[in-house]
Amino acid sequence: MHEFLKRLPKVELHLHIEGTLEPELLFTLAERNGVMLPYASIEDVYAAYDFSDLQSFLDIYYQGMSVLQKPEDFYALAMDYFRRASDEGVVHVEMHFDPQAHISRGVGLSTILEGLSLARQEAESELGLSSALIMAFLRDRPAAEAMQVLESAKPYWDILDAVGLDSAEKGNPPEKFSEVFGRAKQIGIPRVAHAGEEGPVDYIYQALDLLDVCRIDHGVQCLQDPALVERLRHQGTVLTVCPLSNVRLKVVESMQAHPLPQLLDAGLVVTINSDDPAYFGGGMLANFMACHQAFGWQEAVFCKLAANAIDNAFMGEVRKAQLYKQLKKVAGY
Ligand SMILES: Nc1ncnc2[nH]cnc12
Ligand SMILES: [Zn+2]
Repeated sequence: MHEFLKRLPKVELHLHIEGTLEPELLFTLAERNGVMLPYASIEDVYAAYDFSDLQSFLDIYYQGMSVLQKPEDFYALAMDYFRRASDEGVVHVEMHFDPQAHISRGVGLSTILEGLSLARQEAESELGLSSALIMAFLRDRPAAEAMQVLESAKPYWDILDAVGLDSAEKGNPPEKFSEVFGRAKQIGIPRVAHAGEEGPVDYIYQALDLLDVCRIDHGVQCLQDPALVERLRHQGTVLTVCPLSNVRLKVVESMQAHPLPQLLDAGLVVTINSDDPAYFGGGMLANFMACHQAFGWQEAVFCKLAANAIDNAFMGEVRKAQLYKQLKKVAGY
């Protein structure tokens, strides 16, 4: 199964590029930029990655970003990830980035996007890996700040495939960002949002009704509300589920206890994603393998999941057709 899952053309719809920062690169960039880290060794870093919930992860995740200062740092971050992803059969990546986490440290949008854009171009030409860009707003920061970031991103609006909403969910409902997402819609930028990761089902309703999102990131809590499940099924709203993330952040007790089989049985459009692979024990292949081991899923299920991701990607029709061709070859139909 490992061989098959590696060959399967995998499309990743839910990835935070800052969450791909592996400890080795963290140390390299810290030294290059003269940043003091609270870790003496790589073992120390992994020991710190013992999370009790989303917030305990976010504290460490934002601290790690302090080493990202110049365009070449963002380039190295993304290029390192694209190489690893390509090696495990990922063909397209839709990456969130968190501008506010950088702007607040004096690192501007132009610095971030110069590095990320160069890496995206190189990934396309050297690895045949396509990508999309999702500018995420930090929901635990004021909505006015998010609006400012959106307006200041005007020179880059045409390279943004979507805006997103992430960071600490509880106590930060989507409705707080109604105006910001309304403005994004007016500009013509598609919208996605994290909802129902740790937070209540009401946040999923709000993301749909008030933010008019086309995808729900995570959304695993929807099963608590049969009417919501029926709505998501009827609308065909995709959920970008991140199983290893959910285990590591204690959203679920174990892979065996993960509700993915119920989500599929309910007829929902599910995709498998890695969220923050450097922090949660692996990328797309590790997440797919963990599902095989926990649920006994066989090839046909994984082909369906891969197809769901292609169908719901911010990707042109020509690229979609290319990836479907690859998928059919691997699936043998
Ligand atoms: N799993 C997650 N949930 C919310 N915000 C995030 N930012 C990075 N990873 C996240
Ligand atoms: Zn996420």
